[in-house]
Amino acid sequence: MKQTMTMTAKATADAVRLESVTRTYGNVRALDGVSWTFPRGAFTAVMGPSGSGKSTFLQCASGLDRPDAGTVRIGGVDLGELGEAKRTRLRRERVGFVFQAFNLVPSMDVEQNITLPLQLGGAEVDRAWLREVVTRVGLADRLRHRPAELSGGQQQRAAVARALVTRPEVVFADEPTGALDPRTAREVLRLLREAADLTGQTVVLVTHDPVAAAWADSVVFLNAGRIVDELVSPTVAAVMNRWEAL
Ligand SMILES: Nc1ncnc2c1ncn2[C@@H]1O[C@H](COP(=O)(O)OP(=O)(O)OP(=O)(O)O)[C@@H](O)[C@H]1O
Repeated sequence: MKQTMTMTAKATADAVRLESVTRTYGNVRALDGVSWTFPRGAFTAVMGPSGSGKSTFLQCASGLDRPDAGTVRIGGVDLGELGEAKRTRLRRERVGFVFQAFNLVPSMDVEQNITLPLQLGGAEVDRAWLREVVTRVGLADRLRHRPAELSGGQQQRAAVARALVTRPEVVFADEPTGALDPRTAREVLRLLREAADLTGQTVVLVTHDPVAAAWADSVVFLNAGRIVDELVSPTVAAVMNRWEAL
C-alpha cells in the first residue's frame, strides 16, 4: 500500500486538492462547498475572520476530520476511500502538523519528542536527516532538554522539527505563531518558508496575522465557509487591504 501511495503521489503535481468540500456542525455550515488546490512546494496562508472556517478547512484538508460532502486528495489519494487505519497511516507518513499549543510531551526530551512520529509509525530514525532538521531549527545542542526547559519559541521550533522529521509532503500549521513574540514568530515562519524552498514541501498556514501571511507565496481568504479571494505574492499592506475589504 505504501508503495502504491508513493507512486500515485509522484504522478500528480497537486499536493492537496479539495473539491466541493462541505462540513456542517448541527446547523452551522463551517465549510460550504470549498474547492481549492495546493500546488506541490507552495507555501499558502489561509486567512479569514473568526469563525469563517479556517480550522475546519485545515482539519478537512489534512484528513484529521471528514467532510460531509466533497472530496479531499493528498498526493492524488482520495481520503474518502480510505478507512480510518489507512487514513491515520497516510497522515503519519505524508503530513506534518504544527499547532499553536506546541503539543510536546512534557516527560520526553527534545529528541524523543521530535522522533515520536517515527517511533509511532515504527520507522527507523534517519540520523543524518534528524541532524539536519535539528540544526535547521537551531536545537542541535538542546536534544536532551525537556520542553519545560525551553522557551516558547524553542518549543515551537521543536514542534516544527517534529513535523519535518518524517519528510512529509505537506505541513499544516494552525496559528503556529499565535503564542510567540514577533521575533520568535519570525524564526518559526522562516523555518516554514525553508521547508518549501529547501525541501520542496507544501506548507499550509492558518493565521490571523498579516505579517505571517506575507511569508507565503499566496493567501486565500475564507469568509462564512467559502473561499472569497486569493492574493498572490502578498505584502503585509496588500494583505491588510484585502482583509479590510472582506
Ligand atoms: N466541533 C464543533 N462543533 C460545533 N461547531 C463547530 C465545531 N467546530 C467549529 N464549529 C463552528 O464552525 C464554524 C467555523 O469554525 P472554525 O473553528 O473552523 O473557524 P475559524 O475560522 O478557525 O475560527 P477562529 O479564527 O476563531 O479559530 C464556527 O461557527 C464554529 O463555531
